[in-house]
Amino acid sequence: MTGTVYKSTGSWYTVKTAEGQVYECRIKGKFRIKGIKSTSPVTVGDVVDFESESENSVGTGVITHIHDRMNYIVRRSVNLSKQKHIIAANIDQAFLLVTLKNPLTLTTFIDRFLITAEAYDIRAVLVFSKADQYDEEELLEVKYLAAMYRQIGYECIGVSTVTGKNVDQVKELMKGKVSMFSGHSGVGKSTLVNAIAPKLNLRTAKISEQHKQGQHTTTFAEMFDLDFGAKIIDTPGIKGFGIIDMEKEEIGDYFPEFFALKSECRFNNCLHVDEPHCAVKQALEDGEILWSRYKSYLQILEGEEESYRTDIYGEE
Ligand SMILES: Nc1nc2c(ncn2[C@@H]2O[C@H](COP(=O)(O)OP(=O)(O)OP(=O)(O)O)[C@@H](O)[C@H]2O)c(=O)[nH]1
Ligand SMILES: [Zn+2]
Repeated sequence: MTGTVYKSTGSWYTVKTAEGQVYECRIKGKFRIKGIKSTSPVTVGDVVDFESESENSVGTGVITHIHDRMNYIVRRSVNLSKQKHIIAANIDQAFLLVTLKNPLTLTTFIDRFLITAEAYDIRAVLVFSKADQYDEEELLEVKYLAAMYRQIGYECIGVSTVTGKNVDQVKELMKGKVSMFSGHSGVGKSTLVNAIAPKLNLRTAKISEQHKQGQHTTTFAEMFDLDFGAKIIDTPGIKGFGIIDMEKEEIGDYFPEFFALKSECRFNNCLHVDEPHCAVKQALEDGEILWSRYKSYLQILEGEEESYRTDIYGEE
């Protein structure tokens, strides 16, 4: 039988078949996933083959095979050892909620999120949240930012749960897909998800309270079916993606507007910093690449430990 993993406790996995039957499954034997040392080989979002063990009302089973993943996101284990924890797999898109006040989301945070999404191969959508809270001048700033990211190729939507603006558009984008929601604490993730799926009560907020009190418990992602044909992955305590290990040379490849120019740089391993005949720096001078993007790029290139840790745990 084949199904999708909706929930994991680390030893038991809730697997749902296409027909909607639910099985509690275990893993037998050893699974090895190429190139990753993980605390658990099976994760939420995985498509698995399993053998049913019982025919009673609560079906149990044994997972025998994990299908190839389209993508997956990881998090370093809490003790910062080399071991990684695969949080979720097969994610179609990630919505990043952004606000320019209450709280302020910096463009460097947006850019870090976007390059990680590129590296993970997950489509990112920018949601300019709380659109009702801005005065005219601030609104111009929001629109400028949206236009800038739209030009790079990212979908941008202005949303308000107070006026209801574009909530349906987010819903429309979610249909038939697996989505997750990220963003700083207080940007309105829970409120938006509640507006989209009132019956769902995500755990995000509760878990971050636990974090603050220092009672760190291992938390697992969970997938939910929404009644309009969408799936949502709840990743408690994770506000961003974290930064995955990248070689210096590949960081520029995850800035789509830099990548588009790369072949015009004299050196094919150009870091776009001090090299002569760099097409990216030329575009920057010509105003075709934005300084804020280039600044984010330099910061990531220099790999600041501080922001790196902030991203992993998502705490401000
Ligand atoms: N003006 C305005 N306020 C909003 C909107 N959406 C949410 N808020 C308010 O923003 C605050 C934070 O919203 P939450 O949904 O709890 O934010 P969150 O991103 O889930 O925060 P964490 O759970 O801490 O990660 C609440 O007081 C909401 O009422 C909106 O569209 N407009
Ligand atoms: Zn270059």
